[in-house]
Amino acid sequence: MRVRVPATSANLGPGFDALGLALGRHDDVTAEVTDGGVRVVVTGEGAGELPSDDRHLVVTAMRAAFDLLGGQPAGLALECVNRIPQARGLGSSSAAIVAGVLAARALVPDGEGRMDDEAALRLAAELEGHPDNVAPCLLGGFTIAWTEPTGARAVSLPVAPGVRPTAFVPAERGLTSVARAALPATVPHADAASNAGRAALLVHALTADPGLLLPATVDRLHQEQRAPGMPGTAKLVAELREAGVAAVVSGAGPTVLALSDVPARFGAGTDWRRWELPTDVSGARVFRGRL
Ligand SMILES: Nc1ncnc2c1ncn2[C@@H]1O[C@H](COP(=O)(O)OP(=O)(O)OP(=O)(O)O)[C@@H](O)[C@H]1O
Ligand SMILES: N[C@@H](CCO)C(=O)O
Repeated sequence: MRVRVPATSANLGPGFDALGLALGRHDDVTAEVTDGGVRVVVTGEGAGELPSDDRHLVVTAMRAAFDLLGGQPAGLALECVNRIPQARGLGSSSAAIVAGVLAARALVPDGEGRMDDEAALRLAAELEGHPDNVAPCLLGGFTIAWTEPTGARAVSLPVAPGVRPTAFVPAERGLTSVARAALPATVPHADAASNAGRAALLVHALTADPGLLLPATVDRLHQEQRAPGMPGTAKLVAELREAGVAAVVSGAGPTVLALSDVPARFGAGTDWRRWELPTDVSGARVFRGRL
């Protein structure tokens, strides 16, 4: 069987740990149960760098799902075709986790009966530590995620036609764990209030009125606090916004995401990869067959 999972951009400015968008760039994972051992073949992004054994994140997620689904198989063989760059803020770890959870579920008899989509989201969010990438990865579209005592929940909303995501992906990496450690434990009330208003406005801008995207993407909770760790990202976000483009740090960075049209001069002559990416409306998909 094969799972296709989209890249995602979390936060979208003011929606820290809550809002996310699925993007039209995908990883493919083909998985089979074998008689023994674990074998992972990676091509594309991360080839030659990612582990090829039980330490591989897709395998870790599969193991966690198999535990909930009734037990571990004798062995596993995976082929990962990666197009989502890792540690850039495009949801690579969530894509790996969602692929693993859905692959395990598809390899078990009556997997969907034993783990419904809501349970898959709860498990994926628990493994990732926050729900704002796994939600759009699973559901597609623009998602609002939140966490209840029982675990993560999410809704997906359709994106208005005038929203045109462009990602600017730098060569250097940035780990989410490092970016999270840069945040203060508490925030001023005025900053929290500002983000609450902008996040609410962003739901309206993304689904109904993209003309409001620039004011709707103002953040005061994480982007400035993380800027010293990614100065090139902070500079590009500032320049794009100065030019009237609704630009934000994608996830924990260092990728920059623009949500409105970008003048051609941005990214030209630099080593940033500039990708115009449609919104992914389907979310993760499972195919009964190989690539
Ligand atoms: N496709 C993959 N296969 C195996 N491991 C992966 C894969 N993608 C990511 N990882 C693991 O996750 C790490 C990156 O996770 P991290 O959360 O820091 O970045 P990200 O998910 O790309 O960014 P963000 O969460 O900000 O969108 C990689 O260094 C690697 O260990
Ligand atoms: N909300 C998360 C997204 C990255 O995984 C963060 O900014 O830390």
